[in-house]
Amino acid sequence: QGTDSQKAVDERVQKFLDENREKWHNLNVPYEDGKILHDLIVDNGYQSALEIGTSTGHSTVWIAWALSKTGGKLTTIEIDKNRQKEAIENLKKVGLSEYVDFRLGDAHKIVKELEGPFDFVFSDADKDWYVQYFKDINPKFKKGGRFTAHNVLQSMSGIREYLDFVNSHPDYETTIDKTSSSGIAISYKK
Ligand SMILES: C[S@@+](CC[C@H](N)C(=O)[O-])C[C@H]1O[C@@H](n2cnc3c(N)ncnc32)[C@H](O)[C@@H]1O
Repeated sequence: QGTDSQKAVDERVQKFLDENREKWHNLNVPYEDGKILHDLIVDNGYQSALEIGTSTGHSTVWIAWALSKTGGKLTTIEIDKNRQKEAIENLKKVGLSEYVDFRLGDAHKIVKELEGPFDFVFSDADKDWYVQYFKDINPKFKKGGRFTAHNVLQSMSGIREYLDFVNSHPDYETTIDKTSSSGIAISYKK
């Protein structure tokens, strides 16, 4: 796939995303939310991405597709072996595996060990740990980067604390994309 033209990649990925649009049933983000992540990466030329919560890989496909355009790379973490297996198959099917480093295990531990630096994060695993993930990544997060978190318009445990934390952080400017029905918090590092 390394020799594919970007046009060939784009056509193949778009077809895969369209055909599978209604087929994601493992807590995956909806199509629209994947597109928001993709556009943030492409528009800002981000190249070193981290995803917490791969599941079966819907957002992973969107992020990896964006990185195929910017020349970047994604590290993605999942604790559930079967979901990760499906995600790996999906990325293979769509021809984007070369952009993704899949990590299996507890993100509580793995995030602390990652070297970084990152310029884009998508946080979509256990909401009660959102604040801790943010604290662990912040020293490895580049100025000008965007740290995104899913489900922030939903009343799930941990979300209020997360929004209070990022909204009062002096180094970040946080907005919420409300075109996503779940809500995506986007924290820009100044
Ligand atoms: C909302 S789903 C992710 C959906 C995915 N981003 C997508 O759009 O396709 C959250 C995932 O996080 C995983 N998860 C939860 N706690 C975790 C942890 N501590 N470490 C790694 N993964 C975790 C769950 O197994 C689940 O698959």
